[in-house]
Amino acid sequence: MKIFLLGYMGSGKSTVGRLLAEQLSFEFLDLDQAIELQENIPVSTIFQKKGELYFRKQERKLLEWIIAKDKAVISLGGGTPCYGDNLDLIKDAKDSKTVYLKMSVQQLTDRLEKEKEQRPLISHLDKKEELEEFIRKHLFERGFYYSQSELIINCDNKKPQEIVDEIVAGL
Ligand SMILES: Nc1ncnc2c1ncn2[C@@H]1O[C@H](COP(=O)(O)OP(=O)(O)OP(=O)(O)O)[C@@H](O)[C@H]1O
Ligand SMILES: O=C(O)C1=C[C@@H](O)[C@@H](O)[C@H](O)C1
Ligand SMILES: [Mg+2]
Repeated sequence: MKIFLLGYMGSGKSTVGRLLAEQLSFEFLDLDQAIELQENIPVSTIFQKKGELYFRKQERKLLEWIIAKDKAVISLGGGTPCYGDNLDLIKDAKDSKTVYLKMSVQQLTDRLEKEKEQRPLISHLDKKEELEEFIRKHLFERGFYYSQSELIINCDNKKPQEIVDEIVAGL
């Protein structure tokens, strides 16, 4: 089995994914991290130096490699399921489960306000109101893709371990 974690930037895919993998004794794979390892520079620098389209192409290539894994928890990038036919590839992967870590605009804004710098799509948004407006619109567009997950976990006000427990119970 392989478990894909979907969700907006900052929703906890990397944090929860690592913990879930540990608990299940599965391999943990983080798509953003895999891209950083391959390129040897942070995601934000890839966006800056090579552009978003280059990033999306590398993301797709590594997704094709990751999809062949078994006994793995895979934390996707926030945008991964929303481009091209990535979501079909994820859903059609053998023995795959998809989990959406859902959070409110409010809580995402509070969380991301403190961690904007390493996230290239929001690092230019100086005011909190601007950030909130961006997230509201972006999440409205992306919710269409995230919501096609088999399991949807409401993550507001929950500790990572509680989220892991809900995923294990739900699968
Ligand atoms: N359940 C939680 N409660 C409180 N803080 C959390 C929780 N889950 C994650 N965090 C914190 O929120 C921040 C974002 O988490 P994380 O990096 O795991 O998100 P992500 O979904 O992987 O984001 P991205 O799509 O940008 O990679 C981190 O500082 C992390 O420690
Ligand atoms: O939501 C997005 O499009 C992104 C989320 C991050 O995980 C990274 O993949 C990158 O910063 C783009
Ligand atoms: Mg992450």
